[in-house]
Amino acid sequence: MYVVTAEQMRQLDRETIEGLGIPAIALMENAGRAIAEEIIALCKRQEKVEPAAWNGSREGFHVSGDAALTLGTAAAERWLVLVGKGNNGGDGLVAARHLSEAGIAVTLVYAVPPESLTGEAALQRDAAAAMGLSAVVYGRDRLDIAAYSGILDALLGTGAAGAPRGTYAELIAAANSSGKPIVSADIPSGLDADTGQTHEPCIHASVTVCLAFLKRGLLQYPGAGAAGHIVVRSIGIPSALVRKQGSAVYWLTPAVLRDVLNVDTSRQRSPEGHKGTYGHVLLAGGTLRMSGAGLLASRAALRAGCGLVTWALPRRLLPYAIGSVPELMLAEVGGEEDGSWNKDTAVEVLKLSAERDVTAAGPGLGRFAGDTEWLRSIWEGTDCPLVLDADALNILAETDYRIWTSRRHPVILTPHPGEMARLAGISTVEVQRNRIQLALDYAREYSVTLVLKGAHTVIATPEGQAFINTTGSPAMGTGGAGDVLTGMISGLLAQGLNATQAAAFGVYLHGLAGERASHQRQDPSALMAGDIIEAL
Ligand SMILES: NC(=O)C1=CN([C@@H]2O[C@H](COP(=O)(O)OP(=O)(O)OC[C@H]3O[C@@H](n4cnc5c(N)ncnc54)[C@H](O)[C@@H]3O)[C@@H](O)[C@H]2O)[C@@H](O)CC1
Ligand SMILES: [K+]
Repeated sequence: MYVVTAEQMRQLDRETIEGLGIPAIALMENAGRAIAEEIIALCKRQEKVEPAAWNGSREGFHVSGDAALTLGTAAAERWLVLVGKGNNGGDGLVAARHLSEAGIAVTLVYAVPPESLTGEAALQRDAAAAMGLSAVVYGRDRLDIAAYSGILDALLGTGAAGAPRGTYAELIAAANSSGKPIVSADIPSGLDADTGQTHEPCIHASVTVCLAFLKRGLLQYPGAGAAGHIVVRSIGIPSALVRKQGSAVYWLTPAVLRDVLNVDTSRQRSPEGHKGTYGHVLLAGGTLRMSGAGLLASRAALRAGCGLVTWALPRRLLPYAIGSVPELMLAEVGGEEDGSWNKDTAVEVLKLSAERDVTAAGPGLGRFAGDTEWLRSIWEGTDCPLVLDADALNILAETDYRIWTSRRHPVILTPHPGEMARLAGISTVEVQRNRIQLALDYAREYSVTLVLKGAHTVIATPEGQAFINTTGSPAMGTGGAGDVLTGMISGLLAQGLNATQAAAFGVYLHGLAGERASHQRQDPSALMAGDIIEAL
């Protein structure tokens, strides 16, 4: 599913209206109807049981009505529709008409004097007035929010600029403190449609009826938390226009994995396959104190389905690792007496890598004298895809690796927000301010496939595509979960997936496994990274 910015949405509106000749009012009608249908669906869910409606059917003669716009218990519902000055308000006015038609008592609350509405919104204002819908102007007329059962927020949409001002801010605050269910038209008012930052105040919706295409701000926190349940409804803008626009940000779903990324999500294995068919991962990582990171990544690679995994580790570590995972192959690479790595080990890693399909480095690697040279040799000397995580990212952050010899095979970086901050030379708060754009910019500038971890991980490609993953659970914020992801992505690469496929599918499956493990544990706080591997 496509994810767009407010500016892209404006262009799409324009192309539909001017290019295809579909009148703006028709799009607004579709939008308002979709919103009304979702409000009625919400009322039905809250009622739980819908009394069987008499549908006028007799034997041999059937007539069915507009079920999505009818509500058996409409008389019990009273909805406030908060109307802003722009087209978002226009959408709300259309929805109000449909709700009223369904028998729901509706009151319009204009945030600004209704005379100030223009264009299609003004037409809708007049239609609502002609239908006799009751209306008040906020600040001028009396309003008792407590007397209503729900609120439609049609104050601000993609045309909003900055924090809600004046009566908009007052209405948002009043709606939030009312405790009533709020349905937002397109985006919660007060949300930045692109970055997902929430202004003060911002609507906290139960449901957001997003129009036409997902907006970036709805997938990025904290906006993703303010939107409630998101329903994307088509309003007649063809998706071919998005493709033509060259927009390439997707919400990562099984359909996107299959149809956009051509991933075989069934993961069928050939009846004739053997361990050699599924590739061989080399993992370089682990020190005496952080041996677990190497172990978790290696095990996860195996569980992701690759044929063989060799864990390259400092000699001092070897006796402790033997037997810990019998399925693993171990390769000692010298190193220091205290079990840490040193720069000479690069030669051995390169030698091992020549025989493997993928090299992953970083989990539990630690820092050591000459580590930049070490990583540069691996970057320039490995002739297979490279996955870099943890300390390998910290090494990269301290050097301009764009001057390193370019590689024939892709590099995947998997930073968490702190590592991303170091890579990009900004604060973690800045990283989280617009994760999608930052990931897109970084991946393009540094020619890497970037996996920016955290709630709703972003996968960005050097070609300018991005995929936003929403599988996963807060329980996954636990030590080692990142090492598991590194292993999974490496394991998928070894099986022949390309960098984008492996990163996207790896992140998606990692999240699913985390959800499953968290359910199995009952108490999500108890989740450990190893549980994610076992849930694969
Ligand atoms: N044909 C179209 O253009 C369509 C537009 N649609 C709807 O229209 C919305 C976008 O409409 P608009 O571009 O008119 O913009 P909005 O309706 O989002 O709001 C813009 C108006 O709000 C006021 N405003 C902006 N920022 C404010 C702030 N911080 N505090 C107080 N007031 C502020 C300004 O008066 C401005 O005119 C979408 O989100 C969607 O709901 C949909 O109906 C689809 C079709
Ligand atoms: K809104």
